[in-house]
Amino acid sequence: MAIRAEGLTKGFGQGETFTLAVSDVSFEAYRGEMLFIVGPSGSGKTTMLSMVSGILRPDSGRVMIEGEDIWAMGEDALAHFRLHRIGFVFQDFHLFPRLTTAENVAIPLVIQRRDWGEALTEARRFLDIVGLGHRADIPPVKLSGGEQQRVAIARALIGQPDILVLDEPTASLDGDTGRNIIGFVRREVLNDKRCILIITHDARIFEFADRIMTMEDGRVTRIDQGGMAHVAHEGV
Ligand SMILES: Nc1ncnc2c1ncn2[C@@H]1O[C@H](COP(=O)(O)OP(=O)(O)OP(=O)(O)O)[C@@H](O)[C@H]1O
Repeated sequence: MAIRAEGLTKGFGQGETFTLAVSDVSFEAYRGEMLFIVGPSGSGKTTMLSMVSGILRPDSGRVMIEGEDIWAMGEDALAHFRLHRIGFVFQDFHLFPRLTTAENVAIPLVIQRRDWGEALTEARRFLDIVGLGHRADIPPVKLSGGEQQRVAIARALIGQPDILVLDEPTASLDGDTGRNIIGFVRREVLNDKRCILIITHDARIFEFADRIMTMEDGRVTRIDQGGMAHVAHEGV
């Protein structure tokens, strides 16, 4: 098992403005799995995954990653966890327009204080993996939406994280491009050591899920088998 969330709870604000964003959420996610998190806007999906990813401290509950409670770690260990164990892909890509595509992909290695030349070589290797090696030297603004999403995926993968979180990865893409991207992630990025969590509203990509977890009003209301549920997983 990759992740076990236990009783995660998080509220924002005080008094009349208090919102209980996530309320007593527990679930498990496995290596080799693509778990989709769906539900209406405001149901707590992003808040819940921020707690799982070591970004947002829960008010109560635990996040066990490979048996280790990430919120019991010191700041340095938690920063190391975020840098080395988790990769993020955001809805609107978050690419830097003044950097080249390769430089964008190299950023996590630069933060890890790796040599710049070495980081760029590695970035080109990951751009090749997402089929964009020939775009390495141009700024990402010259790329299509689908290509920019691939760059964001390459950047999330360059640290070789075992957990990958994608927040609405197809929201800015047309239907075919979105399906192609998630199909690519399923084929080329998922492996039996890696766990991929995807927040999405996009029913056109549900066929790529192993399981689909629904949140409503801060709670998990159901977990369904997705289109790839027949695939066997380690530890299930
Ligand atoms: N930083 C914050 N401060 C105050 N309230 C917040 C904050 N972040 C989230 N919330 C509130 O918590 C609730 C859950 O928000 P969250 O973004 O987790 O939902 P979501 O399911 O990811 O929504 P969406 O699909 O629109 O992204 C909402 O009512 C939201 O307004």
